[in-house]
Amino acid sequence: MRDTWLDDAEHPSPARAEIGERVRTRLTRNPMISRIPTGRAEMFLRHGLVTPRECAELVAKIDAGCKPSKLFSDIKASYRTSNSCNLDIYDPLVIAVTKRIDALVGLEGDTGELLQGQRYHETQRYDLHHDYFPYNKLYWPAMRVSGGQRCWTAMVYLCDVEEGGETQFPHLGVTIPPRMGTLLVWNNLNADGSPNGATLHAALPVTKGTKYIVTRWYRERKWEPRNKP
Ligand SMILES: O=C(O)CCC(=O)C(=O)O
Ligand SMILES: [Fe+2]
Repeated sequence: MRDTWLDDAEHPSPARAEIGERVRTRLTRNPMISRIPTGRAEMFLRHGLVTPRECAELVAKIDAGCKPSKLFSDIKASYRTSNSCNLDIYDPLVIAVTKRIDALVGLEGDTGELLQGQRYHETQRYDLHHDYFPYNKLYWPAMRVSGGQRCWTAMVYLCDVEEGGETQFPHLGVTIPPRMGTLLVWNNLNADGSPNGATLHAALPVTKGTKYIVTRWYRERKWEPRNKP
């Protein structure tokens, strides 16, 4: 038994494993939630988490506050072509939806990054990526002190999309079509807390219509974006 664990992004971690176990247990017990059968990752759906009226209001707030998405790594500008916006944290609807997601997954609110809005116009997409942080990236030391690894991702589709815009997990054989109000939640880590490479995913290009989502990424510890490495 090792008494010190490498606090890096890459290895098994009892703390991250415990978070996985806690959320998995909670989601599995919720009769409103269905598990997506994928052998290699934990993924769940909850329809109707956000009402159509709330979705429409969030869409309007995203339209009001959108700018081109920022990436942690700027490999190439075309990698993620959607528009991002940080929603107003004092907005009552944003607070209510954020708390609803927190209560559903059962994680402490202060471990969640700010709810982020995302808009994809026709042809816009987000190419294959992982939501967890790879240990060998230059930005990992900053992520480590700002809350550590990303464990769970919770994403709500705010509208149906006429064509395209599915979230695709090629290693899992899973493709999720956007449906208004549906929450998709998955564990980016394995049961032992190490990153699960099989969670690789992409937002396929929207070919007709516009796609809107909100996303909350949970860290293993309290999210403190102002901490400096
Ligand atoms: O838009 C989607 O379907 C996926 C978005 C995504 O993967 C992300 O924002 O990390
Ligand atoms: Fe993602």
